[in-house]
Amino acid sequence: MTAADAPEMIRLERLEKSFPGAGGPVPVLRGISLTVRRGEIFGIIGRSGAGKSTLIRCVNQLERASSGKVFVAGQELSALSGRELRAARRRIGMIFQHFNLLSSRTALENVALPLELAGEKKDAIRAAALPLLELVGLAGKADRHPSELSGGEKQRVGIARALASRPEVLLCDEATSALDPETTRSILGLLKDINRKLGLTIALITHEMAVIKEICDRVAVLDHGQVVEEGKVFDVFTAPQAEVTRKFLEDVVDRALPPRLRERLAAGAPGRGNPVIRVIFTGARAHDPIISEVVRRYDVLLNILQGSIEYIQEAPYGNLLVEAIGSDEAIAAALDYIRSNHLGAEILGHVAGDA
Ligand SMILES: Nc1ncnc2c1ncn2[C@@H]1O[C@H](COP(=O)(O)OP(=O)(O)OP(=O)(O)O)[C@@H](O)[C@H]1O
Repeated sequence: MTAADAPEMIRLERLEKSFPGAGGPVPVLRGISLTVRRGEIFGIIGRSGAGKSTLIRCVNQLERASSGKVFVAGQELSALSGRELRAARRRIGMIFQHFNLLSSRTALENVALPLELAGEKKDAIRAAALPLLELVGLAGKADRHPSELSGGEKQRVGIARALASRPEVLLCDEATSALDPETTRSILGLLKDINRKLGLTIALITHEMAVIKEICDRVAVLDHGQVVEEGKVFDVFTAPQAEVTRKFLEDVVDRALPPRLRERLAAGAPGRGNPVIRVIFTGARAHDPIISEVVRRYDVLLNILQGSIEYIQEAPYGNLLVEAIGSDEAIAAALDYIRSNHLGAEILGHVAGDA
């Protein structure tokens, strides 16, 4: 995993962007500041219209911000234009939701295009482009046209083409949104592979938490043109702060209460009956036998109502719902014990003891 103190690769400072609207300028980015570190896979998630595409396009200046600064590899791109900007853009590759391949060109010719545009010699181009197709697993399809390739293969060509100018940064604009889940996983696997092999910094935008969970180191949640939450993927997944983040997480982390339990909680009186406790296990502690330890040490029975364990960035995250049966004092002592072991414990409500 990327060290938190790796040098910065992308820095956005107070980016603002408005588009003209019928009633005056419509703000789309409202003061975005972000830092992406070298070698990191950084995800930006947001609902449709949150400003994700506009934001990622500001990084390579396909879109010019109304105000604020954009730095990539220490260079202020927002201060450049013309030839200087074109040269700086060669350090930034980009892949797109709909691949944007030229249909009249073969896979190899598509990969070669950025090198042709940069004026490189024919032999050098071929020597550079073929290994890139190999890297993305398409060496055998160099002479195929896009119409003869599957969606996943087209995106592989897109990735190879983006790598042709040997960029330090790869921007991914909803790169897997047009693909089925299995192909999505294989493309994300390829991106992670490239990130590790080449040390490439990746910034991606998506509306799917599963994409963030699969490959990102850190994530920023964008809502109405603002970053409402940012952090390591594990931290954001296990302790989301913003409402919009919680909504996104419903798709990938099952924190929803079973309907029957919801009814019982709604019917219960606060402080009366048995507490229902959500116990959160994270990291190394997820494998500790805390529950059996609580039952052994305290005069408390724990009735397991629901449980799951999943892996986020290869770290376990357990989520257990229990009904605690015992005296108030014993339950309070058990809760103290759970919390003193650095596990999360939250009382969700009470249910009647005889239900
Ligand atoms: N060139 C433009 N001119 C005017 N308005 C624009 C332009 N580009 C984007 N917008 C508006 O800016 C807002 C944010 O768009 P953007 O495409 O950045 O959002 P998004 O989060 O990527 O959404 P989606 O996931 O639907 O693509 C939208 O309301 C959109 O209509």
